[in-house]
Amino acid sequence: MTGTDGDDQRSGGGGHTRTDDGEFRRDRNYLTTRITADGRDGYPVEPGRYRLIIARACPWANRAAIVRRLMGLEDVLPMGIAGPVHDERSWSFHLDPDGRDPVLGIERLQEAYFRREPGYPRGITVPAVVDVPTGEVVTNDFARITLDLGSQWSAHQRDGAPDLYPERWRDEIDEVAEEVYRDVNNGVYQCGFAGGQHAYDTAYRRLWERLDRLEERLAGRRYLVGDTITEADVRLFPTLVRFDAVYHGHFKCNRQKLTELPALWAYARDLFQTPGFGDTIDFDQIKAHYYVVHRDINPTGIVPRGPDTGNWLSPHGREALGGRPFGDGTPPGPPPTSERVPSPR
Ligand SMILES: N[C@@H](CCC(=O)N[C@@H](CS)C(=O)NCC(=O)O)C(=O)O
Repeated sequence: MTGTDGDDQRSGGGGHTRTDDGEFRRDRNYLTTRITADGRDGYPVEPGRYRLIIARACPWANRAAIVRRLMGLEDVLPMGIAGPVHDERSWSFHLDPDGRDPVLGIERLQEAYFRREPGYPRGITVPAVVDVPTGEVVTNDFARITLDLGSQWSAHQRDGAPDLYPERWRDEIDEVAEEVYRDVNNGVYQCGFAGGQHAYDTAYRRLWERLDRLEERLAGRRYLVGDTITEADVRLFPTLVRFDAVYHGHFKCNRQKLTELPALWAYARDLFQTPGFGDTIDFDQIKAHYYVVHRDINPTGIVPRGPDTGNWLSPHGREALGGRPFGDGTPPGPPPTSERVPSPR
């Protein structure tokens, strides 16, 4: 298999593989250069110098888009949005005028990877942060990108930006985030791209054991760790929000729908309705990506019309659990007009 999110055979250059018994193995090798306040890797934090490239479809990129919103970095770190559909060379800017990113002037994200490393052999993945003056990708390390937006960029964050990685909760956040990564974020891909019954059964069992535990954990508390939104919630939400639209059917994660898990469904709605989360979600782009690009598991490329998504805006009742979403901070204002997403329907 090629293609870095386990995508189709056409997505070229991706580093994911399957083991002999059909288990999906994600390539976790990244461009790990960091953009830091002290510029130790040669890339100092600087307003307007970098461009965050995402795709609305991608859950890994979604995390970076959420944290950028929560931190109020929209003007400081502008964002380019690749369209939902790939060709064999992965992401392209097919939604932009002339099919080019208006700042980088490129048609494909691959060009920025090749500027960094000619013939870059691994997946052309989002999220990616590009250095605008050189046009090179600096990093595609999704977990490090969000942590650095929350810490290294502090001089440019909005007033009232929350602390998503509070010192006293770090061990617990790391532990929960690792379990969520293994069993849920990546677990759904392991179900969807399993190459054999046993590999699928194993991934499915692990996914549902973890979701059952998360359901219990969230029945009595508003957020995963502490009483505020943290990095752990930012990790879980993008998978939950895609669950019924994509993972339940397309990836065969179908013991139940998210809407049938009372605590997780209310928790996901609570976050969806929190500024910075739901306003990054475009259900049509999400569905267009998975169902069209993954021809190996959906050969017709037909995109399902459902499910209805208007219910994401229904009352969730989670305020009764207490919690202070932004801690001592405040919610972000609305997104810039150019980044507005359609309302769920
Ligand atoms: N590679 C990162 C996550 C980024 C990722 O896989 N993104 C997918 C989209 S959801 C991608 O860009 N795939 C491009 C491709 O397969 O060509 C990881 O495995 O932790």
